[in-house]
Order: sequence, then structure tokens, then C-alpha cells
Amino acid sequence: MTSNPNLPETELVFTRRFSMGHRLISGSSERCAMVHGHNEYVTIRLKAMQPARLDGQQNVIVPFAEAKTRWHNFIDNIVDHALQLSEQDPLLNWFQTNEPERAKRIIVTPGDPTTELMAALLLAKLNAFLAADGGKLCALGIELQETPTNTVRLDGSPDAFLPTSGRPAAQCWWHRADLTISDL
Ligand SMILES: Nc1nc2c(c(=O)[nH]1)N=C([C@H](O)[C@H](O)COP(=O)(O)OP(=O)(O)OP(=O)(O)O)CN2
Repeated sequence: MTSNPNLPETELVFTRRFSMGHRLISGSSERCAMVHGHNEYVTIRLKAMQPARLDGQQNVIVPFAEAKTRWHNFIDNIVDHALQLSEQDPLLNWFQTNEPERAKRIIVTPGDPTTELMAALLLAKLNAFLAADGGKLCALGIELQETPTNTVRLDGSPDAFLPTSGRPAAQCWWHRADLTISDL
């Protein structure tokens, strides 16, 4: 189907709030090397892969529930109240030794879990979910508000922005359409 060039740019925009803890150990901010937390907002922007005129009956791009349920399940049940730690953080070892069940709730990141990195990882995960759902929708971008005064906005593909992990995509949790948050 050729898409109509007169169609307006139309986006579905969904926002979710979650709490998190993290620390940055690689020197970007000594203040942030102590474990601390934020209440964050993540906003995603989706569009139809094949934009079309509303059909005069249902008049939806796709139902909101179909577009957001899988994503919100991931944010609400996995990301919310998770601790985010770099794969180099010695606290990981502490949790695995002393609290192995809680260690499963740690989002393990390639380097420090900054807002820039988490925006890119979350967008990659969203792209994996959308592809697994049949590819009717694609992500235009993501906005991650760490605090009311600090936000990272990422438009387009996160691939060239993500640090190289040296592992194939299937061994990177952010490229898998599942609920995993670690590759340890
Ligand atoms: N480029 C980045 N720099 C920093 C990040 C980050 O994710 N990306 N994160 C932090 C810390 O997590 C810190 O908690 C937040 O930064 P900070 O600006 O110090 O936060 P405040 O809420 O105190 O900012 P105000 O300007 O006082 O509102 C540090 N740097």
C-alpha cells in the first residue's frame, strides 16, 4: 500500500511513572556514586508503520490497550522499584552472595546506569516488543525524566548510541522481547 503524502504526522504518546534506585561509579558525578533513587517518567512516541485514513468506524491507529499493555507491564512489574547497577559494580556481587532473590530485580547495565543509557536501553527493549507484536507500530522516540529538572530525549534508533557490548544481540537483554533485565 502506498501511503498518502497528505496524511498528518500522527503519534501515539504514552507516559508511565516508576521509582528506581541507582548509582554512578565511573566518575561523572561523585554525588551520584552513593546509591540513591528517583521517581521517573518515561514517555514513548509510537507511529503506524503504514499510516492510513481513519476507517469511519473504529477510528483508531490501533487500540491504546493493544499499543501499550506489553510496555506498561514491563515498566510496572519489572522496571518499577528495580535497582539499576553497572555490570562492573561490586554491589552486584554483594546481592548475588547475600540476597540472591533480590539480585534478580537488578537492572544490569553496560557501564553506569545514567539517564542517557537507560533511555537508550528502554527504547531498544520497546523496539523488540513492537517487532515481536507484528511490527504494526514503530517507536519514534523516548523521553526519560529523571528529575523535574533533568530529562533525556532520544529520537530515532538507539543502536548507534548504545555502548558496544561485544555480545551478539540475543545476549543483550535490551534486544530481547521478554522481561529480562540482566545477562548475568
Ligand atoms: N549526563 C548525566 N549526568 C548526570 C546524570 C545522568 O543521568 N546523566 N545523573 C546524575 C545523578 O543521577 C543525579 O541524581 C541527578 O543529577 P543532578 O543534576 O545532580 O540532580 P538534582 O536533582 O540535584 O539537580 P538540580 O539541578 O538541583 O535540580 C548526575 N549527573
